[in-house]
Amino acid sequence: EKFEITKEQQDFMNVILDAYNRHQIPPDVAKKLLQEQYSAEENFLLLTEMATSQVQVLVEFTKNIPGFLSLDHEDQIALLKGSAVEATFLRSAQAFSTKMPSGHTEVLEERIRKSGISEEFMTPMFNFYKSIGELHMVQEEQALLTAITIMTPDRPYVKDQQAVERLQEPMLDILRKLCALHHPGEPQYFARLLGRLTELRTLNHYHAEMLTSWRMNDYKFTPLLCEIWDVQ
Ligand SMILES: CC(C)c1onc(-c2c(Cl)cccc2Cl)c1COc1ccc(-c2ccc3[nH]c(C(=O)O)cc3c2)cc1
Repeated sequence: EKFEITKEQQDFMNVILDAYNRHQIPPDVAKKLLQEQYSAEENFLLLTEMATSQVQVLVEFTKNIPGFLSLDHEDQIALLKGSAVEATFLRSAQAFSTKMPSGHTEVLEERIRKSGISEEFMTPMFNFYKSIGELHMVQEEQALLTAITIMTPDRPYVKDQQAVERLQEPMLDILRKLCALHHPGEPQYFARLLGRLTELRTLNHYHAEMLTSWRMNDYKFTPLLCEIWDVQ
């Protein structure tokens, strides 16, 4: 059956979902969003802490994607570096639209709007957050979409793209079936999800510009962010 999820696909899905739920930004870090001051510097520091924590979460989640640790080690790094910003947009978008206690959503938006990011990047960023929110993804879809984003074969410097394709394709097949299962009235839902992945790629470009403008204003990042984003 085209849409029936097999036993092994269900087992695979449980591994991804379990990893996704186990690796989250620690509540004490997320809680800081509510506590600290509101200056641009304080907001930037807080968001830097969130991004650093998010990258650590991303690395742990990625290590749990079946097959990832069997890839060439340099390709593992290339996939993490190539997907870090997109995976963080997805994760922070999902936090905006679903999980966060309502107070956090406004606070996170407020801090992002006042952290030295220029106006021109706000529109595409918050349009993306809105478009993810409107999809009302279930947890399995969120976890799988994040894993699919990480396992994108055509990232810069990936040597064995076929090996990555072989890991991404089965996840796309499960996602297609999940969309039919959870959104029966919307035959185009799977296509809409894939459209978000295309929108994510454009955000990489805006993010690179954001980094440049922060650096020009002498904002500092953590060593982990410098390494994964190739800055300084
Ligand atoms: C270095 C900092 C300033 C930075 O640079 N770019 C971005 C940046 C930006 Cl704004 C936008 C998108 C991507 C990046 Cl990568 C950021 C800030 O990045 C993050 C902002 C928020 C979150 C995040 C993720 C999950 C969450 N859950 C909860 C919760 O309360 O449950 C709060 C929360 C926050 C993670 C990274």
